[in-house]
Amino acid sequence: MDTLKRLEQVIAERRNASPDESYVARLNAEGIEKIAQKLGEEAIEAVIASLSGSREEVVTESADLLFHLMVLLQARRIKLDEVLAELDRRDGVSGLEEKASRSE
Ligand SMILES: N=c1c2ncn([C@@H]3O[C@H](COP(=O)(O)OP(=O)(O)OP(=O)(O)O)[C@@H](O)[C@H]3O)c2ncn1[C@@H]1O[C@H](COP(=O)(O)O)[C@@H](O)[C@H]1O
Repeated sequence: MDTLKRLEQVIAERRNASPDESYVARLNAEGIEKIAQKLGEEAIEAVIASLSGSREEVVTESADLLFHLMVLLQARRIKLDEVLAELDRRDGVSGLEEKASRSE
């Protein structure tokens, strides 16, 4: 988790850099629609890799996906801690039970 925390910090530092020098700054300059589009593309690439790619491809596409999710969260001013807290809140609640409670 230290890695994601470090990445959150780096993304925060880079978002106002020059778009000519920083991919994070370029994405932010292009706006939330572009960031969301990239996240969607990376998700599809991760899915394709999981179905037909090598183990290494699944790892690299997963890293791209996590990175772009972190850029999106930052653009929406959502802290990683907030997402982690939501996961912690779900700890011990079976996904199947939660789904069943929604359909009651
Ligand atoms: N972890 C990453 C990271 N992972 C992936 N990428 C970039 O994400 C992009 C992924 O785009 P694609 O694979 O779709 O390839 P593409 O064809 O270049 O993209 P498009 O032209 O279609 O937009 C590539 O340019 C990758 O280099 C990343 N860019 C930056 N980081 C981190 O962010 C930090 C700051 O980066 P800069 O803002 O560029 O300084 C870096 O030090 C890293 O720690």
